[in-house]
Amino acid sequence: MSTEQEISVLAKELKANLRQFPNFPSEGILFEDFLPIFSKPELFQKLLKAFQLHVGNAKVDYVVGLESRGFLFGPSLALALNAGFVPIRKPGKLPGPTFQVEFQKEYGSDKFEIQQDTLPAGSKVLVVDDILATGGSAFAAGELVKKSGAEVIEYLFVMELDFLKGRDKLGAPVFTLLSGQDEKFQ
Ligand SMILES: O=P(O)(O)OC[C@H]1O[C@H](OP(=O)(O)OP(=O)(O)O)[C@H](O)[C@@H]1O
Ligand SMILES: Nc1ncnc2[nH]cnc12
Ligand SMILES: [Mg+2]
Repeated sequence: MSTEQEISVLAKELKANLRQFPNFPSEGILFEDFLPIFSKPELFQKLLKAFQLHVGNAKVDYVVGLESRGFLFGPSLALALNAGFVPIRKPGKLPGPTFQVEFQKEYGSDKFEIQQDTLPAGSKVLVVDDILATGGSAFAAGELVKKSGAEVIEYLFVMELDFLKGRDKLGAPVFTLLSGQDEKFQ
């Protein structure tokens, strides 16, 4: 079996364990709930395995995870890749000097922060999160990595809302493990 085939077998099983909630958290959103993956260790292992297979032998110094859902598997993936883990958090949560970026979400704006002394200049970073929607969060994360003097080598997501075209905002390759939503939920 090729690596791609192996990933696709794992992805199929993971996908079968997701749940969807129409009109959550607001009307017109089909919410993808990936929490069931973490309630079963064999599924969590498969999630990590699939990302590990995708990353292969690429040199990764740090996995950068986005609060909140990127924290659910970012540190485990970092450990599996023998890389460090660095969090990007919502504002006012991180002590010491931080870099901050404001970004647009589907409705309104938000801020993300990273501690200034955590990513060494020139280090190779994977940015990970559960869902790529508008791309606002991931774009902001990329800006924070750049401000740190490090480099995003790839963005990894469990799923993508394709119709929002978030990947077009991002300046590095984007990998999504599971097929997502092609069109807006009515
Ligand atoms: O591509 P975007 O339009 O930026 O949206 C994607 C982000 O939205 C959700 O996070 P959210 O901040 O809503 O909640 P969380 O704290 O549960 O992760 C999701 O987990 C992604 O991080
Ligand atoms: N449809 C969706 N499901 C889960 N998380 C999301 N974050 C943004 N859009 C989402
Ligand atoms: Mg999130």
